[in-house]
Amino acid sequence: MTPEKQRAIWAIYVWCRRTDELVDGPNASHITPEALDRWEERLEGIFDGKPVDMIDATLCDTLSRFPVDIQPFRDMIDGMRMDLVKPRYETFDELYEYCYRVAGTVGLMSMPIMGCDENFQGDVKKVYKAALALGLANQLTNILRDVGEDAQTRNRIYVPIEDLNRFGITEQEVLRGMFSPSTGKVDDRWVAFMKFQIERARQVFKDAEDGVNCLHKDARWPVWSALDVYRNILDAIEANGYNNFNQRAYVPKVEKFLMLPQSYLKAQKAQMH
Ligand SMILES: CC(C)=CCC/C(C)=C/CC/C(C)=C/CC/C(C)=C/COP(=O)(O)OP(=O)(O)O
Repeated sequence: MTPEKQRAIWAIYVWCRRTDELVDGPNASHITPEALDRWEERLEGIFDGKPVDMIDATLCDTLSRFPVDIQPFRDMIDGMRMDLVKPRYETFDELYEYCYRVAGTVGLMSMPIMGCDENFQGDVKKVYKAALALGLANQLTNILRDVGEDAQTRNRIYVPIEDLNRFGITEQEVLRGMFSPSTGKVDDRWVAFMKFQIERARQVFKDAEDGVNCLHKDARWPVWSALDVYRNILDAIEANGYNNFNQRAYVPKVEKFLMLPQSYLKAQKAQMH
């Protein structure tokens, strides 16, 4: 992307990272809803051209150059509020709402920076939907990768409880980790459950794919790369035998680099309708 777009994406990234640090960082244990209210007031200030520090100012600069809307930023803070009070998600719809707020929003924030292809003639809503889907798919992947860590360190279960029940799995089993006493491997019910979840996440990545080549030419390669690399975490979970209780699935750096040419080729295909 052009240096101007790179700086704008960076400013959005840093605002999101700081927002995430409020609930996930070293001081997360004493974060209160009031602190999030103050963070939201500070956000309003940024959109009014009144930054508190230099990093806020980078976002002000971005707002002066691109038509960015405040709503996804507010929605992300709402996602953080949700995370403070909600340790379980009963249905996929509930989880969807959370994933929209903490990750789908990132797609919506980035769209006005990246822009559509100059020859794009369809409905721009379609591209926004795909952008939201990429955030969603990334978040679902993140949740599947971190099941053990979230359960053990934060008493959080993000996967829908109704899905667990359907596969005959209890919350307690997730919190303990599900290993078969005879083989030491992950329980068969968990494998079946994970196959279902991974399939659903892959479906959402497909929804996202539909929009990537509608983006402006200079944004396609970075977005394909991000999509391909993050989706590969799902393959890594499979390769770990679906053990996401005490193993962290990741894509090694060399593998990431080796994927770049393939992502580049996908970005060259014109696919605008
Ligand atoms: C597809 C189209 C049309 C546009 C692209 C729109 C974009 C840029 C979408 C990206 C959305 C995105 C990057 C969401 C973030 C989701 C997410 C799960 C972030 C995880 O952050 P960390 O928790 O730091 O992850 P790691 O732990 O893996 O570092």
